[in-house]
Amino acid sequence: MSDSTLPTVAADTEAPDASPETRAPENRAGLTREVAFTPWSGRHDGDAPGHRRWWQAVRPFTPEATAAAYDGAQRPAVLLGFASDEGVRRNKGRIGAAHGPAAIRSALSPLAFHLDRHVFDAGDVAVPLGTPDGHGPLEEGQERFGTVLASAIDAGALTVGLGGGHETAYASYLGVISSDRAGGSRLGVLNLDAHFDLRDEPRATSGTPFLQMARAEAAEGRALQYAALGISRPGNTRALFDRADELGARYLLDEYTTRATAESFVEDFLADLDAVYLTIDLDVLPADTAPGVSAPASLGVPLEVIVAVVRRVAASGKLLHADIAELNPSLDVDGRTARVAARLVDTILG
Ligand SMILES: N=CN[C@@H](CCC(=O)O)C(=O)O
Ligand SMILES: [Mn+2]
Ligand SMILES: [Mn+2]
Repeated sequence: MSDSTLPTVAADTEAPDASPETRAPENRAGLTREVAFTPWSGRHDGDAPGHRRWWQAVRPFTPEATAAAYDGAQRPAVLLGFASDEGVRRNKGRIGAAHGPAAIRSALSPLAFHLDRHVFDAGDVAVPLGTPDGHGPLEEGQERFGTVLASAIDAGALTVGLGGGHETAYASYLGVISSDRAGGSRLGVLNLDAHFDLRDEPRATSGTPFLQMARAEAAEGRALQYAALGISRPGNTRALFDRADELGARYLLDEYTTRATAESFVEDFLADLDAVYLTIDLDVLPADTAPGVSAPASLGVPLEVIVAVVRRVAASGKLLHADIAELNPSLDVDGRTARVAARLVDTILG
């Protein structure tokens, strides 16, 4: 596998056209089926370090290469895609987020590379759409994502998940909670989102991940430390606000989210934690900033505020993992939302 080719991993079936030429030489990340490669490419100004762009910096993930790249100061970064629409489909949303990871990589590829950490790409865990009556291998895909993610975290990486609908968040949680680094630490989940995503449904959807986490934590005798920033009052029913209150969730409404209130909210939340998992649902942003999502915001939190929050979390030294969810390229306008997602990945790692 060359430095500019990366695997995509299907969670269910062998791709019929997976010829030997399109396979990686081995499955070093515990993944079972590699069916295609996503090339990183972009403008080429030269090979000197001063010309470097993301596409020239990213290398394929292996736990060994990632661990070797950790110099004890800056954790290497590992990107892992969750190519899933199934949660959005089950939640009656507009599907297309399965193409989010590829669109984020395309938007990242030409960006100038200013990071002082190594970056690896672990490819995608892909979840095909289920049948109309709701059957599909989403849960298997979430577990598979969690397994790869935990291996990257335990190799010393700062990991970034590329969604996928917001069912990506439960996949992220599975990886975070099973990593050695999460063990014994006071972990919090910070969700930048117009929605609580605390729906009570018989199966996982893009609207259920934080209730799933709360129940998983309760089964272990813990209370989920959950904070949501950018919540839209008309975007969440009274029942969802009540559930947030029952769970002791902290939240800041979009209409009160300024840079000052957001930074203070985040500082207060981080103060009692050792580690934080940050998840960004792009529908927290105004619809003109992020049109390419299933449920665009009527108000939204300005991008400058979201960037300030991300910087604050990254600078805390407590960031264990982050993900960006709900990019739907088929609804995007001129790649605007993908560019914002790429900018946020760059900010998380910068
Ligand atoms: N991922 C969550 N999505 C929202 C969708 C809201 C809507 O479609 O209006 C939710 O379930 O609350
Ligand atoms: Mn949302
Ligand atoms: Mn969400």
